[in-house]
Amino acid sequence: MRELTPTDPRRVGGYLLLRRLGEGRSGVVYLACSLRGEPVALKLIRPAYAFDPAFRARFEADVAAARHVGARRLVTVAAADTAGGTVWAAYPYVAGPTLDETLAAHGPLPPRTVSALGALLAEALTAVHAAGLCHRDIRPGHVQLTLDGPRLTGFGGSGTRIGPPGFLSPEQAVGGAIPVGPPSDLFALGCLLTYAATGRGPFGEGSPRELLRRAAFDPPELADVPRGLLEVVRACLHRDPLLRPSALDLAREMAPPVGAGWLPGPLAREVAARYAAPLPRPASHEPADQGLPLVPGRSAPDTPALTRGAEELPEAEPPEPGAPEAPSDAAQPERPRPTGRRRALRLLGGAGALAVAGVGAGLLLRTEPRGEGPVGAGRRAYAIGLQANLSGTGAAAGSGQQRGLNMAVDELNRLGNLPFDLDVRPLDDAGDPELAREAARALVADEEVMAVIGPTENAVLPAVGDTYATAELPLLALSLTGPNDHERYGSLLVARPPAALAGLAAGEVLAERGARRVVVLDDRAAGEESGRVARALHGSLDRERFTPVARELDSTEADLNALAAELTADGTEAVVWCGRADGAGRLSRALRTNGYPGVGLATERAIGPEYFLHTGQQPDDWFFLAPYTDPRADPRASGFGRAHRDRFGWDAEPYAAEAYDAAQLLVLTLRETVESRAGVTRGVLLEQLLAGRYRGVARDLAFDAEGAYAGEGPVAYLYRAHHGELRFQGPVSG
Ligand SMILES: Nc1ncnc2c1ncn2[C@@H]1O[C@H](COP(=O)(O)OP(=O)(O)OP(=O)(O)O)[C@@H](O)[C@H]1O
Repeated sequence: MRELTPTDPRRVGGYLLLRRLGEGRSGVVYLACSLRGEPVALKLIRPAYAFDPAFRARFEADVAAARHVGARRLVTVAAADTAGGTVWAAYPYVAGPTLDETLAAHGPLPPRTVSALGALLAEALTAVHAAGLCHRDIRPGHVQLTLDGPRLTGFGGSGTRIGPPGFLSPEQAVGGAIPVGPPSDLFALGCLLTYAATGRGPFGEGSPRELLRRAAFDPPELADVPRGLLEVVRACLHRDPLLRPSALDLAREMAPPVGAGWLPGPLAREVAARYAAPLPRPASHEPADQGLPLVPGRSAPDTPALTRGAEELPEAEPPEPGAPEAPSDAAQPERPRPTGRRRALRLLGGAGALAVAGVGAGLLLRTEPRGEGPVGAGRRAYAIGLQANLSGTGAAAGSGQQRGLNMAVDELNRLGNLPFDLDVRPLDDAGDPELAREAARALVADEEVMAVIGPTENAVLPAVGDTYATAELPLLALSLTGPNDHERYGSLLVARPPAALAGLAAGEVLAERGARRVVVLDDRAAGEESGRVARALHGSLDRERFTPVARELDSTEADLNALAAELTADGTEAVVWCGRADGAGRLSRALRTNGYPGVGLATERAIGPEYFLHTGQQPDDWFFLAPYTDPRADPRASGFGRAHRDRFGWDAEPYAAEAYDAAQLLVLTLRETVESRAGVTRGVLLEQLLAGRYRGVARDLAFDAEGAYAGEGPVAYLYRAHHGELRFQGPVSG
């Protein structure tokens, strides 16, 4: 395991990168930690491969196929992004050493260990072959040892899979008429068992060309293979693929699976020590560019990464005569609100509101397509844009929104009976105001785009809010936490309850746990937002039920241990943390060390892997309030959760269900508007959205005349950190 280099990204998707685990042909493998605290091995594909359409297609197909295979000792894809500007796949992290490392440190393994290795790897291969697939890259670097048996890695998300010379079957070595199938995996397994038992492969050492020649034409050298293994190894290495045993035969033939005692003593102790070690902390320094490098001049098919130069993006439309000029700088002072919304509202007059109720939830359950007319047969084309941070810090919110949007649009195209063709236009702004401005200009200039979901971060809103407002292009934001943004930007609709309501939710959570003496902590290290949230929370705690105290600190400088001791001594019953995840994790640990018996509560900004890295895997730890639900556990959203899992193979990320609802609202309102009016413009759609109401899979959506959230239902969702992961507790009504 090596430190990250200065040019390594610090985050990919929703994962925080911690260390380099190794490097393959097509990418670098990192140890990373998910938003919920789970460690993963994350393989980030090199740009040269990621932008090669043939590689990308193979990688995508490989990931998709692997999703359907599950076996106890097979490490397969846990999450991936094969469509975005960066291509990656994440796998459950296995802390044990590879077979390569093991032999280098301990020498060949005893026969009973090799026998168990063979049986258990054959068991994993049985599942792969039963799914009609082949591993194709069995080698010592793809086998890791744990106390309860080996784990086979290197499956799903390769794109270049072919084993190293010395582990290739004759049919792979020569290429040609004999198809490469499951028997090739058995041949490679025979080579691997020979290596594990003797320290050298059956074709010895030499140049790749020489090894390929020997595999193709020479008999294997098996003189050192222990007698008990010889027959099995010889059978696996048969020249004729048809005469090799199947994986199932081998699993039955070799030693039965073993428990804790399968590894020799010193090796077992080393493996145990690796598992006992805590995950490494993230490097304290951040690289100059927090996000992934955006590749100049190239963009992925689905999610173009914007380049800093505007030359590759369509020019923005010139403003209509008389319209306010588009902003030229993110840091502009507050502008008077464009008149678009007010005009739209006046125009609406008595036209009546559209009520698009319950359609999304119904669609998820329907299976029969009912779209009419062939796609593209002279129909109008519309698109929903997405402007999101998909590759910088905070990309988890973005990728969840992208997947939710894609699901809704695919489903509506199949089932929504749309009188138009529908597409998505995702743009990655990487959380960078300059790139965000380019994204907004591109989406505004694209005449097919009728509404945009995004942006995902407060920091970029000032750079884009007026651009969208001037174009009257509805901008539906799910994860912004800014104050009254909807009042500032004429086309912004905010689809989440305001922060002040989260204060009410905090009150409910604290009252239920009998806490009266509450300290609300504003962490200066988390910037102005912490102060804003702290003031809102402090102000909204009911004085009859609580005695709230507001305190400020800077978590990067303060002695959190001394603070924890003081809070424990003065009888504080609840701590409400308004800063980020690292400070929350450190304070939680300090409080625990001091024997603090009270409640810890934090906001969504403190949700992140850093929390778990600092506080460790504790039972029943802090509570967190977030604006998104967990479709794994929320009965209302569980249908969406299952559909997401079926489609992508893993659980929905934060904001996926909310983005699904937002897209349904946008498209169904567009459909109603198209069907009821001759000409549909963005401004007309905006007025209909303001007046509409939608019952979603996650929450109800409705807006007041200014675009603020006015839906009914939970004001937040409660989560609790428990043994290193975040567990959904339920909605909070406030
Ligand atoms: N799930 C995992 N848990 C822990 N470590 C892993 C995991 N997967 C891979 N690694 C580590 O990362 C290193 C590099 O991974 P890997 O060998 O799969 O890349 P590669 O197969 O060489 O890539 P490519 O297929 O592009 O050549 C491995 O040697 C192993 O130590």
